[in-house]
Amino acid sequence: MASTPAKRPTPFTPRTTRSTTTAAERDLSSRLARTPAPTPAILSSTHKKYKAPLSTESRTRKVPALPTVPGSPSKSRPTSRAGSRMGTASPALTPMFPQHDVEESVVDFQSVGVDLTGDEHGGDVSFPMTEVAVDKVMVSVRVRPAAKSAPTAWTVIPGENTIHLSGTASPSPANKFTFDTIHTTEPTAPLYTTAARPHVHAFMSGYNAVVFAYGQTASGKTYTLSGNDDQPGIIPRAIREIFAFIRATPEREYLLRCSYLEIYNETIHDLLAPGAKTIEIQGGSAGGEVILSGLREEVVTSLASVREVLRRGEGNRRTASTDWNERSSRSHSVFRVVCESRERGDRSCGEEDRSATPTMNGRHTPGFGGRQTPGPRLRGSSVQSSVLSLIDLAGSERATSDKERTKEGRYINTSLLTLGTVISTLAENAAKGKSDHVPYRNSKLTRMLQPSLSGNARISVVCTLNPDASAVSESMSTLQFARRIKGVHLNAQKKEIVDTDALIERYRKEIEDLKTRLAEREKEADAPSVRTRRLSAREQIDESKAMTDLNTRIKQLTKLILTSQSVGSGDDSRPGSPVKIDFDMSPYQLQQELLAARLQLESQSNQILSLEATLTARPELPAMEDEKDKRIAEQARTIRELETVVREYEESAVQPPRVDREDVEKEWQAKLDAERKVVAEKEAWAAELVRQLEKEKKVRLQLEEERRALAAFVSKFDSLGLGLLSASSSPVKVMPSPGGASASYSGRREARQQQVAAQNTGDTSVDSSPIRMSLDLSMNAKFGAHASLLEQMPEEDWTELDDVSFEAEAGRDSKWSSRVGKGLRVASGKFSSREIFGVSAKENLPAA
Ligand SMILES: Nc1ncnc2c1ncn2[C@@H]1O[C@H](COP(=O)(O)OP(=O)(O)OP(=O)(O)O)[C@@H](O)[C@H]1O
Repeated sequence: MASTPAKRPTPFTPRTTRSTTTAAERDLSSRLARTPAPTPAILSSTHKKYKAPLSTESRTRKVPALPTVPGSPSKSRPTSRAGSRMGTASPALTPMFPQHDVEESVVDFQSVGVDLTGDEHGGDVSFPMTEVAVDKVMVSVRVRPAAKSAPTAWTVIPGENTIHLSGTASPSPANKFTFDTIHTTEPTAPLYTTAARPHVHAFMSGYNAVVFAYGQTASGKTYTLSGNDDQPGIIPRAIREIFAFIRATPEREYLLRCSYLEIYNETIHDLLAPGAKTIEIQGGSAGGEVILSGLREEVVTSLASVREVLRRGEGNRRTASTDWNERSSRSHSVFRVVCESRERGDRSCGEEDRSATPTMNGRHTPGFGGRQTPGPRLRGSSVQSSVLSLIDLAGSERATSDKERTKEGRYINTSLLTLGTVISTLAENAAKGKSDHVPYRNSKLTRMLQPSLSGNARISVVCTLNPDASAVSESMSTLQFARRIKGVHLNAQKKEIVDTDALIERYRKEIEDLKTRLAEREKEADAPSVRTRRLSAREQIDESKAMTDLNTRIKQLTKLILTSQSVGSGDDSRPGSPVKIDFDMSPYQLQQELLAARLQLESQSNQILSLEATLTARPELPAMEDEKDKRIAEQARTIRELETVVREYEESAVQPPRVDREDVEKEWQAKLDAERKVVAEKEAWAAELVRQLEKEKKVRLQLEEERRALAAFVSKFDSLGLGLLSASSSPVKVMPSPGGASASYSGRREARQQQVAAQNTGDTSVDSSPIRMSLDLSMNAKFGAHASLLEQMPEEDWTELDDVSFEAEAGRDSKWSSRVGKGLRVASGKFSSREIFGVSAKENLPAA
């Protein structure tokens, strides 16, 4: 495989002259060239190579020699398959650096600023900035060196920045790929210079920037981003660049905050706060910013403090041994730096102030001049805010035999697939001027990158390739991804934020307030009245404590704001307070102790500061005072209302309040009406009952009369010798009296006809009794029964019989009428039932 010769890279020439590094950035590059070399620090005599922060695990694991790099999936699994590396971080007092040379391990701003042996530009900060297209994604390819024995599957043409499959003399355009840069060497410096440095500068100038590594598993992404002892990766180099930038920019002041997170199985974890609840993504749509709620941000003030943050985060990353990589990242990790900066005020004043009033530990506090007036005031310019995201993606991988790894692999592949789809859609939209829906929300990674991918960031992608022939298909798909992402259009804008939203401004303001308070206290203490008065010991202690507290706070806050002077002052390398030292120790041990104590102190102070930062950055509670007033007003109103109610109740203890009375009256009136209605209905029903009873009574009487008449009639018949049952049965021979019975019955018949006629005309005064007299003719109402009934009746009563009406149920015994008729015919020989009773049974039925 062709390898890039170790020479200075030709600066990338943009295809369009329009979209190149901005004038401001070029200007900065030249300013960096003018930056004086920093003054030697406490250990600066040993300017050695930069050592990246490493966790215990990575320190014990020596960087594998290239032949050991798995070129193809190795089937031998290591005995211990690491899960999370949590808990492997060194305790605070455990030396973090190789035992052989402590001084070499101490990296502070001065040492890294001048001795960049491993860098392509040899630590020369004036090295010209590579020009990059600002409206396109910068795409670099890095081919991992092949194992000695294994042939490489790819051919690189360095001058053309082209790569194609080996063995084809003239590859088709589809199989020939051209990018911004192609790297094949082991050192990371050239790659950093071209692929990341311009983006770090853009970030420091106020643009959001993203650098990420993409490629199949074991292709070298972590090597590229984090690196190792010998080859620091993009992240440590970028941090160093940031501090170099601050030192070269005296006209601005900066506040830096770091966070470190990972997306593991589609859940976001805070690597700086392991065990804390998972991070949620908010916002991000419609060009808005993404908010990672709950993510811890730590304020960093020196390289050492950033290293410490990195070390902690690295220690919590999830890595594991896979078939392809002994230490494979099982998550996407994102190291974020937030930079707030603003123009400084009167610099000369600040510098004077600084030189005039050194603090206890030699640090100069800008604007802090003891009893002097506050230091340089800011001109009130706006604050720039930008985010740099350095992302180490997990690598795409084939299925593995391990269940847990397979599950992780599935999540990894799915999110990478979504990233690919998002990139394709964006590229297509840009090429065809379309605005098709981009599925950012399909994965946490794309959702988090939404503002950047949609254009508001300078993006650089390093696509890593495994040169092995067995990995050609994965390499091909990586190159296709790289080609697609080149088509994404960018248009990053600087973000200026309102002063009040900026943490840097809040700190500045607090510093000013504290200084004013301090000055006032000092003035009071100097007042003649106080001086002449003899202060009690208690008062003196309190006063002194208050002053010290104010001073300490001012110093702490001032330390957070970085300027070109504070960054290079070198006081970070000294312990802030005396430590207990055993002088019997060897100088080496003492150095170790000092170093450890210093680190511990720094770590603690960083934690305090970051907690303060988190507290300060916390969104303001909605107008507390207003809220309080509102609540008090509400309570007062409630009390007033209650008082009114109580008063009214007391006043109307006898008579209920008018409103209530009306209500009660209304309610009871309604009840009364309802009751009245019910009573009226019942009365009507009772009246009807009475009426019915009356009728019944009347009918009964009539019936009785009829019965008697009938009995009299029959008796007369009997007395005439025309006995109903048998003439022989009658003991007396009765002779018929002329006109007697017939006259009586014709009269009754007449009366009955009148009654029927009256019923037909609706005259209710005439009987229309609903009372029915049922005769069970089928059972015991045989004709003989009548005979015996009549026989039982005294003959003298018969004359009183008037009329009797019968109702018989024909259905019960259809023969009853014929029987009655027959019986009567038998008895009378000449009377029909109708003639006897005056009316037929049916006619006697009441009107329905
Ligand atoms: N350019 C390079 N030069 C020398 N060694 C390299 C290079 N790239 C990768 N390596 C080595 O290859 C091995 C695998 O690399 P690395 O862990 O960075 O892969 P990765 O892409 O991050 O894998 P994963 O996605 O599984 O995390 C490491 O031992 C690393 O040191």
